Amino acid sequence: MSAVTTRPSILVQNVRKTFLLRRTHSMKEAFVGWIRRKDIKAREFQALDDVSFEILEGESVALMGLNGSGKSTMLKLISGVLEPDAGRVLVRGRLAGLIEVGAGFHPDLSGRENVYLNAAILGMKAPEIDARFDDIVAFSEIGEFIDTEVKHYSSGMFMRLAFSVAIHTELDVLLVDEVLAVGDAPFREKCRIKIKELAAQGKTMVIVSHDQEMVRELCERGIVIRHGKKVFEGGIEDALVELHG
Ligand SMILES: Nc1ncnc2c1ncn2[C@@H]1O[C@H](COP(=O)(O)OP(=O)(O)OP(=O)(O)O)[C@@H](O)[C@H]1O
Repeated sequence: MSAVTTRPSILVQNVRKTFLLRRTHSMKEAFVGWIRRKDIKAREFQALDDVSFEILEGESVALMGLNGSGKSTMLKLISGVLEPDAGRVLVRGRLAGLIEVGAGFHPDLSGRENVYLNAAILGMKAPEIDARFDDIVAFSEIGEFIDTEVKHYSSGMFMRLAFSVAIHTELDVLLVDEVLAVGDAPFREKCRIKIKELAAQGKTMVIVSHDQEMVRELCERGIVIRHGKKVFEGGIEDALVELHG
């Protein structure tokens, strides 16, 4: 285990997140609703319901749950992509998210321009990016395509470059969401090794993955979410039992 301090790195307190589920209506339905003065309201869906937990600096924790349980929503709240409706989320240090990898990439810019743009968004200064540029490109294996507009990249190439930028930034907290499901087997293996390296360096990690072997290898603890509620928090083996129980 690599935790060297007991300072919390991520604090999640009584977090709630509600989404509005909009129904789609035909013109006829909308018209009939209007005639009958019936209000066609969007239904509310509670994606996260009063969730609290703490992750210490240097810990690797798996967020576990079946499809639709709220894992990705939780990661988006930690990363700040989404705001909670109630409760709060606090993160200490610099955070990089391997979630929605490549979301900041611009299709009309080249790979090189996107590296600079995204590394800057992730908080790096130009000289820092210069110093790491070759490593970023080497890890991504993009080679001579680095000066091609990314709209011409295959989805795998796109993902590799975005992943490479994210893991080469100065980070304290890394959020990983199923990213390793994308990409071919050799690249996935390289990413797995890199993530292990970052964990060994004492980075805090929150990992969402349906890959049990990876979760076992990388995480010492698991938090199980069911229908938006935290139902278990504890050792990874017990969490896996809880998940399938
Ligand atoms: N923007 C949104 N608007 C409406 N509903 C949403 C939105 N985002 C997520 N949801 C709903 O919230 C629930 C939780 O979604 P989330 O993506 O967090 O689940 P998950 O546990 O990551 O699932 P999976 O394992 O399938 O990736 C789902 O029912 C989903 O449909």
